[in-house]
Amino acid sequence: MTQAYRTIHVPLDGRAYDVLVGPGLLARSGALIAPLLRRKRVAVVTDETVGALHLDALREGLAAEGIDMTALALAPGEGTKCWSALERSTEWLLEQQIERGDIVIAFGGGVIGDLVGFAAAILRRGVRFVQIPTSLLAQVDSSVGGKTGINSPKGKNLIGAFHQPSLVLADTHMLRTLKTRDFLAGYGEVVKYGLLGDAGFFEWLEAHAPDMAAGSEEARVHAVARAVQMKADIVARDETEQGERALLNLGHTFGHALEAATGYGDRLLHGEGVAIGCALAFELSARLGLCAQETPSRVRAHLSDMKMKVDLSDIKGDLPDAAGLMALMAQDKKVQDGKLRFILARGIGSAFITSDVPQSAVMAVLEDALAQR
Ligand SMILES: O=C(O)C(=O)C[C@@H](O)[C@H](O)[C@H](O)COP(=O)(O)O
Repeated sequence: MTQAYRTIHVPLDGRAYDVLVGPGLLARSGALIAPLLRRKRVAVVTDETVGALHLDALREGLAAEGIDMTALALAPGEGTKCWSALERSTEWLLEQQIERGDIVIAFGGGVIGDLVGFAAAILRRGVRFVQIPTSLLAQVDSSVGGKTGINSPKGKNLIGAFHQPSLVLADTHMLRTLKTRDFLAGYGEVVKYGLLGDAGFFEWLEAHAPDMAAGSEEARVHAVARAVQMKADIVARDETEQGERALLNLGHTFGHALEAATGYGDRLLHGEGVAIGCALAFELSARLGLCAQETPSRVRAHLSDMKMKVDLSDIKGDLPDAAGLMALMAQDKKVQDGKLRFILARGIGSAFITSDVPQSAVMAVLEDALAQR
């Protein structure tokens, strides 16, 4: 029988794992997870939206191999990446008597993956976990690479740990139930991969992303698998972001500041902040003479074609002024010796990391973007 899914291996010494990408993996979850189990019992943490839609299917998939499942459903949304949800999850896992040898399943989007991965990292000083990402953003990005954590009122993802999953099941059927806004927010992370390191992939997206949005399974599998392969390659070379991994942060320096400014809520989803942040990073690159003047327009044209948020004027409500946004950017984890490091680009597919960016140039980009609101 031909395999209906693609396998991408993340070759980390002692912590290697596979990411499976394709339709129908939830139904096979029992058979795929069983080899990892010491006893036929798992604890699942999900959110209420995903739980209502897909928890029964996961239970059935696990039951097919005689695996019992106990589940906790948390409130959906970025607000759940917080201390109180972390406390609730860890206390619940202890109540369920999850042992060091057991497996915890993070069943949801990026919020659940990051939160539950962090809970697994600190529970009994570390238990293994499986990511079953249900959003496009989580499938292409956050479920792979082991960055786990929660937000602080002082900034995004400021409390966390590197803790690699033991397996990732990216079932592309699950993307069918995503709301358009969530799908497009996830697409912000997909396009990031083309922009940072693969001009050919960006061109493919310009031609095929509308098919992805319209529901083409083939296009979705291709895009998720390509993004995951790029991430796996980078993570294998630089697991803990000592260098090259920071490329995956393209768009995030601006994006995280905008998320903090808008309160990590419905005003701006993470992937929307990343898309706007990518447009700003290319604008900054062009103004510094690093890439052709027309490149930012090409990036923005594609985002607009996809009906995504592109500009600061697409964010409703008040925003801080440029100095206020700069102050939020100062909490970025890429800050070194008090100096911000940026991911800029010499062209589409050619991103690089630099701390050689005059503050006045960043201020000017932000002031001009704010002036257009
Ligand atoms: O995996 C990475 O490395 C990334 O930077 C991927 C990002 O898209 C992701 O949002 C990540 O969680 C951000 O990391 P952070 O270190 O900037 O909080």
